[in-house]
Amino acid sequence: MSKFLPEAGKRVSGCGAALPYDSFVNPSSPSQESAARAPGKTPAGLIRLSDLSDARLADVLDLSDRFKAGVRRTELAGKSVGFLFFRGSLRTRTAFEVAVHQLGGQGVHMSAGSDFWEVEARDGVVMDGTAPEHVRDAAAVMSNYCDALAIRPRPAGNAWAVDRRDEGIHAWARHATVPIINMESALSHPLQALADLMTLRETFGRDLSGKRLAIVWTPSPTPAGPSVVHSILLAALRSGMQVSLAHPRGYELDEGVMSEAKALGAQHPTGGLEHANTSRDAAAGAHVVYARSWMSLENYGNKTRAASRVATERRDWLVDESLMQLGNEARLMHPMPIRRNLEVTDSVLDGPRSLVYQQAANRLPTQKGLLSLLLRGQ
Ligand SMILES: CC(=O)N[C@@H](CCCN)C(=O)O
Ligand SMILES: NC(=O)OP(=O)(O)O
Repeated sequence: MSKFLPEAGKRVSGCGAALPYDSFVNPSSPSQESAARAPGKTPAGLIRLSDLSDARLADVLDLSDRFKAGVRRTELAGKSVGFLFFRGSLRTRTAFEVAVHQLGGQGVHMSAGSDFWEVEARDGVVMDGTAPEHVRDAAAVMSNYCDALAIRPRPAGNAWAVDRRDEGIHAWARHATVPIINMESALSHPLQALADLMTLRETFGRDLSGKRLAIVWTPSPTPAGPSVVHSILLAALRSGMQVSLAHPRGYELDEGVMSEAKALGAQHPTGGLEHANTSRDAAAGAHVVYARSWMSLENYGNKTRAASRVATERRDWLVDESLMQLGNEARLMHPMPIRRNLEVTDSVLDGPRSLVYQQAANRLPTQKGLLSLLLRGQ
């Protein structure tokens, strides 16, 4: 049952039930008008992992396990999911496309630049810039075609203080009347965290408390944003893991995320967060080494300075066999894409302790699990 048009029955939709006759003859009936525009009415989507309660998170992961074990469901039959990519993707996009197909639904994939108009996200501005369409209008229109919208925004890349607010995706969530799924914003990558949690549970069992996770910075001339690291950090601490974080000076994570991390660490007697000066210190005794490049938020928006720093720091931060041996039969995780022999050596990446392909594979069942849960019964 739609949560948006309680009286009118269903949204106008290319893929939902027919609109009742009364609404058809009187399209501006108050219930429909307010339902289409009312702020705060957007049904639960996923912008950050913390949008899922512990119970719902466990439901998604349990459902994901069942999908991976071969359970077939067609909960998306007759439903469509819109995917809006403002930047590229290999795993997220492919996993979602296959997920929707396997659930019996239709995915509509759109890439900014080639498939749709540039959108303005700021409210109340005179739209005399390059964007011919406002997110308010695009979201309203797309909500009438699709049962959920998944978005991968492109952070502007000028100032972290601005990009960290994730205004683009929040604007879509504000103006859409269907669930919004974050396919990686500046601040977080909840879909990656779901696959990472599934992988950790497969490796260590459902109870992750007390397991030691080392998150180690790795060099890259095209470093990623900190989204993945923020999400795995919070997800691991929420699961009661002991996290050790190592990065060069100047690569501190977002302050707001770090305060959340500290608070989560303090809540769990089995877990907590500590800082290490080197990846070797972090890896000592670790059950998992989670490697990831991320850009310096100090140098955010300054690519030249960022690149020259990486050149000086690369030798000390390569994940190799000798680092892995410091761990407790440590497994390797990395969200990919990964730069071989710059971030992690071939022998570690292709060795028996690497979980990276399993992580990537788990994007499919977890994204199926999430879609099923979000769209079930709507
Ligand atoms: C190095 C690289 O391609 N970084 C990507 C990673 C995206 C992963 N979802 C980026 O953040 O731009
Ligand atoms: N890890 C991840 O999100 O990969 P893509 O950027 O290829 O989707």
